[in-house]
Amino acid sequence: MFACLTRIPRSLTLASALQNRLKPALTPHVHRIPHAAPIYRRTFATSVASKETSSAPSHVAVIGAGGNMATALISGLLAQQTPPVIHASSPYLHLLSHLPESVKAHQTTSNCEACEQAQLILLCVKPNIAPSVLSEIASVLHRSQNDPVLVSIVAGMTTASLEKHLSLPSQPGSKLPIIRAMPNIPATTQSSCTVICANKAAKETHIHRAQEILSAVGTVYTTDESLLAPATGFSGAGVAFVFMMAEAFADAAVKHGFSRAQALSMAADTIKGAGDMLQRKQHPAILRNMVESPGGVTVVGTSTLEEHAFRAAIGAAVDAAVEKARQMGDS
Ligand SMILES: O=C(O)[C@@H]1CCC=N1
Repeated sequence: MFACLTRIPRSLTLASALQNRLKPALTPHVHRIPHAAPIYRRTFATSVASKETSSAPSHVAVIGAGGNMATALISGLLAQQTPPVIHASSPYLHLLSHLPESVKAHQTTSNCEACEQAQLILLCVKPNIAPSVLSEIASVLHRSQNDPVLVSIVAGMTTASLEKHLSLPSQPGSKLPIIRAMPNIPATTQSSCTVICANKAAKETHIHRAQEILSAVGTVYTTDESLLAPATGFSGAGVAFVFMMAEAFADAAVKHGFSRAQALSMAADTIKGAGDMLQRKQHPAILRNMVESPGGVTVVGTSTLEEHAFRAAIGAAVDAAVEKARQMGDS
């Protein structure tokens, strides 16, 4: 019987039509960042700060443009109403072959050339090559007339380390504005949870510029640098823990007779549905209690998860990932 189950797109169901009609009434808070009217979650506290004036940079350099996260960021920027001019640099230009002509027109193998006109430089390279790239572009950024801000997504690299590699021996005290960011891979679908912090040289205008650019791929949280390693372990890496849960759901569904394709699709729908409800700021325990009928099915499952220390396992995984992120920052 399961073999004939097909996935009905949400848009075709009566329930979804009703749900969409009800949405405005059910969604008192803005959770997504509309591109036309940027609103950022500025801290981990309750505030949702709005930005008065647009500070979107018109020229953005993307260094290491061939990688997954850089590709996601470029796609998000291009999807904006008024995309910036993107100066994409990579030593391997064939990695940029999928990009639209508007980006290809400004692609380069020279990191310095990419930075020349940029008001914001997105550093999307691997940690092992970041020091040499930073030394390479330092003089261009120091002499730039565009008041550039560097936004680094290099995992584990602290603002102090970024400052050190960007410093010029001739101007030892001169510090450039730097934003350190930890996006996560749902940036690919413009639903990243991105956590950022700024160095002392970064002014509000630089922070706004970074928020503006990073909000193209999801929600941006601004915090202290002390929380960047936890963010790396929790949201940067944590999304992989959710993918692992999806695998486990799908394996279990296959065991009970679903095809692999159905099982994976249903796992994705289940996790997305849970995420959508959580986005309405309802507490997860309340949502769980809504599903747990007295003497019913769900409570047997959730109590089995407790017996298998599900929550402790998630906590331990996050702790281990945070510890590793801290070690990477120290190295
Ligand atoms: O696993 C890693 O090292 C990076 C950090 C966060 C996501 N990926």
